[in-house]
Amino acid sequence: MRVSIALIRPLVVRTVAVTDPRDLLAHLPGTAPYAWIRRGEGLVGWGVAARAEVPPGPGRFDWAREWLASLFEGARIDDQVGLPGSGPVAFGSFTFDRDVPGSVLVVPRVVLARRQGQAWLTTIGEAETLPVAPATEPGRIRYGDGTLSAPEWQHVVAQAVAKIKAGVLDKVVLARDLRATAEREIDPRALLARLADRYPECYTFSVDGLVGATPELLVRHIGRSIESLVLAGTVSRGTGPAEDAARAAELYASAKDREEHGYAVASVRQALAPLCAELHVPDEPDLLVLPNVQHLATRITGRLSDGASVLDVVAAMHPTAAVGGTPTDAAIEVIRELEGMDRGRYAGPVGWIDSRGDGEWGIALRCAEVSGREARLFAGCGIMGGSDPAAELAEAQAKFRVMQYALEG
Ligand SMILES: C=C(O[C@H]1C=CC=C(C(=O)O)[C@@H]1O)C(=O)O
Repeated sequence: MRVSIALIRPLVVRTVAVTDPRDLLAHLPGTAPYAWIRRGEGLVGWGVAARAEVPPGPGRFDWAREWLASLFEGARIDDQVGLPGSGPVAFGSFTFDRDVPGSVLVVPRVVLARRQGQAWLTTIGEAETLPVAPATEPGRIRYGDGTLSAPEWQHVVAQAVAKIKAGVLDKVVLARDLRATAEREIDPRALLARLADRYPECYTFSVDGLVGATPELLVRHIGRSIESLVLAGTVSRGTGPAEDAARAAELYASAKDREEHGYAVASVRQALAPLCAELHVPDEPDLLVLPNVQHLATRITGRLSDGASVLDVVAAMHPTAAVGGTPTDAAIEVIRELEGMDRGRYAGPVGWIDSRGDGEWGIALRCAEVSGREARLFAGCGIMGGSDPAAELAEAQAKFRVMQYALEG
C-alpha cells in the first residue's frame, strides 16, 4: 500500500543557529531516531512532519524527487543558516531492488545538525521539547541463521564462481543475513552511540529501523560538487601493525581484489560521466583501514554539468558494482536467483536531502533492520572467478562484526 502523508501542510520551517550541541546523538529523545553522523558531524532528527512510502519500480527516484519538490515548494521556510542540511531535510532509505517495496522518505519535525564548527536546529511547526530518556541496553543477544546457513551460503558462492568462470558475468556481490534476538527491546540509540564511537570514519545512520555504520559514500552533493568513495576488495585486520601492513600489501598485490575494485570504480565512472562537466578518477586505489577490515578505496570527485539534485545522482549510480556486480543486469539476475533472500534496504541508498537538492547518501552496508527485540544483520562480498567460498564466508563474518558490536558492546 502506498502511503504518503504530510502531517503538517504547508510545512512551516525555521532554522536557527545554536550553540555547539557536541554529541548530537545524546540529544535524541525517542526510540525512532533519524541519524547521519561521521566524525561527530552530521544531522540527527526526530518526530515526523511528512513521510512517504516510495512506490517500487523503475521511476522510484523520480517519484521521490517530485514528492519532495511539491512538499518543499509549498513550505514556508525561514532559514537563518543557509548551509547544506539547513532548512527542511528529508532522510531516506531505498530498497536494494527497485521492484521491492519498503523505500521511505521522512521529513523529521526537528533536526539538530553540526558541520564545520557551526550548529543549527530546524523545527517544523510548533517546536517540541521532549525529555531525553537514556537509551536502554538490549541485554543478552542470541544469534540464529538467516535465510541460508554458512555451508549453504558457501555452496551458493561456489555456484556464482562457476557462472563467472562460464562467462555468464564478471562479478557478483552475494550477501547473507543473520538473525539476532535481544533480551529486551532494541533501542536504536544504544546501537548508534556504539557505532559512532567505534567507527568514526564511517557514516552512522538510522532511518526507520535500518541502523548501521557504512564506510561507503555513494555521493556527497554540495552545489555542483560531488564526491564518492568507492570501496571493493577487502582483507581483515591483523593482530598488530606489522600484520596489518602485510595484509594491506597482500590486498594491493591481489589481482582478484584489484579487478573486483576496478569493476566498482568503472560502474561509478560510467554512471557519473554523463552527469558531469568534470570528473576525476584516480588511477590507483588507496587503503581505508577500519577497526574490523581494510578496503581498497577510490575517492572520485566531480562537478555536475547542471543543477541535478543528489537524488538524481543516486538514481544514476545505484546499484554500483560494489553491491551489484558486472554487468549490472546479469548480476541482479544472479543475486535474485542465488541469494534466496530479500535484501530489503540493505545495500540500497541511505542518506538525506535538503530543499536545495544537496545531500549525502551512502550505501547501506554494515547494518541491520531492527524491530522490537529482533534484528536482521546483513553482510556481502564481491565474488570473482577466483573467489574461495570459505574466504568469502570469513570476510562476511568480519563485516557482521560491526553490528554484532553495536548490539553487544
Ligand atoms: C557488500 C558489502 O561490502 C562491499 C563494500 C566494500 C567491500 C566489498 C568487498 O570487498 O566485497 C563489498 O563490495 C558489505 O559490507 O555487505
